[in-house]
Amino acid sequence: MFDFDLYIYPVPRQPANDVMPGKAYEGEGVDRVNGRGRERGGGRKGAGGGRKGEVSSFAFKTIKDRLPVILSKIADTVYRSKVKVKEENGEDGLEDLKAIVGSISKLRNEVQTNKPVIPLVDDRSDTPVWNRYLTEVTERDQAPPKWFVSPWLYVECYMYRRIQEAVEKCKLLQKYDVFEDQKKKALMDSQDAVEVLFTYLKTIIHKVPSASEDDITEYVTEFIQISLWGNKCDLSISASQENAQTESILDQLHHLAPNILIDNTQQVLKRLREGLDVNQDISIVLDNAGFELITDLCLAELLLACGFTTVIRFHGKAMPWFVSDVTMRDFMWTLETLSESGHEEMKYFGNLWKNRLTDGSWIINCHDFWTLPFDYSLMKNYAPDLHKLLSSSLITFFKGDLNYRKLVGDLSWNTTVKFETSLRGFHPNPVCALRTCKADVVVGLQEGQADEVKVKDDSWMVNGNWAIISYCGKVQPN
Ligand SMILES: O=P(O)(O)OC[C@@]1(O)O[C@H](CO)[C@@H](O)[C@@H]1O
Ligand SMILES: [Mn+2]
Repeated sequence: MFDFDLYIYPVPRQPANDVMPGKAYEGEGVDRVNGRGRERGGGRKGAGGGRKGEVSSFAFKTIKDRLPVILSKIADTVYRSKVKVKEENGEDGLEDLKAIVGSISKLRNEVQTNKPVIPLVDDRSDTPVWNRYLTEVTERDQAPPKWFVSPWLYVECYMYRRIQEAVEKCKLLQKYDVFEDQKKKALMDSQDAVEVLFTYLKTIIHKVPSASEDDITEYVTEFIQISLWGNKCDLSISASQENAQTESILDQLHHLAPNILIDNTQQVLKRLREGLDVNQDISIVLDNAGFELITDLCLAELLLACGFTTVIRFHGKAMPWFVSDVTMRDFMWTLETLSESGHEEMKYFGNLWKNRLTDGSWIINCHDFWTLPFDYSLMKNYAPDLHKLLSSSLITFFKGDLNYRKLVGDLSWNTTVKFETSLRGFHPNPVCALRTCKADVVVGLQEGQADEVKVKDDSWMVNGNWAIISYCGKVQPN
């Protein structure tokens, strides 16, 4: 089966998504890129199976191009907020702001010159975990990790944690969210699409009590797809460029349907129907704020209306993460903004959902584990409490690309490996990944499917235009 000893560390010894050796980073030999050191679950073949150069070049591009752009944008945004910060926090606030800009510029330089990863120096409760891990890998590899030679998942997560470090070190601005304005704008720019969606949701919710089983299947299928495609709207893939939903998602569903490469909706529905006889919550591990969050809230509302559960447990991030990921503050701000809207349906759902938080039919948790660099096969070790929570959920939906990478360990799987295999023992209870493809790893495809889709769209693995609904019903005793 698997070499479990490879998973003592969150990243395998031979990194699966390694970026590239230092030499290639200098600009030479991109064809030497071969980060998929260890093939998992079969040989390398097929368009998606880790073709030389292709796989790592996306990681390489991310580190080389997207991350520095994201960092520059932060420095720019922070700098532009100086008047407001001075008004609200005086000279000390301004000093904090300057310190953040300085830290971000330093970090950008470290990334671009492939410097070693350094320990964190702030007082956040997760700092010892990050630093212990850094010590372990440094001892193991007899050298510290570096931006262009170490596993992509780790260094990318580390970058967001370093951004947080810059904020944590402030005297006054410790709650500052460098991505806040972008996230707020993403929702504001999607308002037309939100209004259309809410109007539709309200109609469906009214129909549910008298709906047949087939009708319910149709509604749930539709809202799963809405939540799925909501994942196209993230601000990290676009390197912080605006990426709002400006058209009605309902009009797009039909034409997007053929781009769902794996569709396990029937199995998901079967599991959801088991919820009619038991009383278990449903977990949704959120991804991005803005339009995607709206689609997730709509799915949650429908699941409640159908009676599959009486409690939806949302999981958000405990700090700003991958530009647009939902924090507690984003979640609350979204509900507040909806409830204050002049649009009837937005107001209606905003108020309804604020009440849901009060009456306990919605719960939001922001566990620190989600912002550690560890893949989910390690959840039981690093966050047994969270694992236990998911074990009590009827099903857990994992939204988005980063969650998917963490589910499958960001390893170099052959595209035809079973989803269950790629989870490597992570079976708190049934899980379902709703993900548009934005990184070069995918499992669960049919033989030859990757080649077929590559003919249609050369960048199918990373452009967010293709998607999967992958379910695993396996459960392991705690
Ligand atoms: O998790 P999300 O929001 O769907 O996507 C996050 C993302 O844009 O960030 C990573 C690269 O920076 C990619 O793996 C992925 O496309
Ligand atoms: Mn995200």
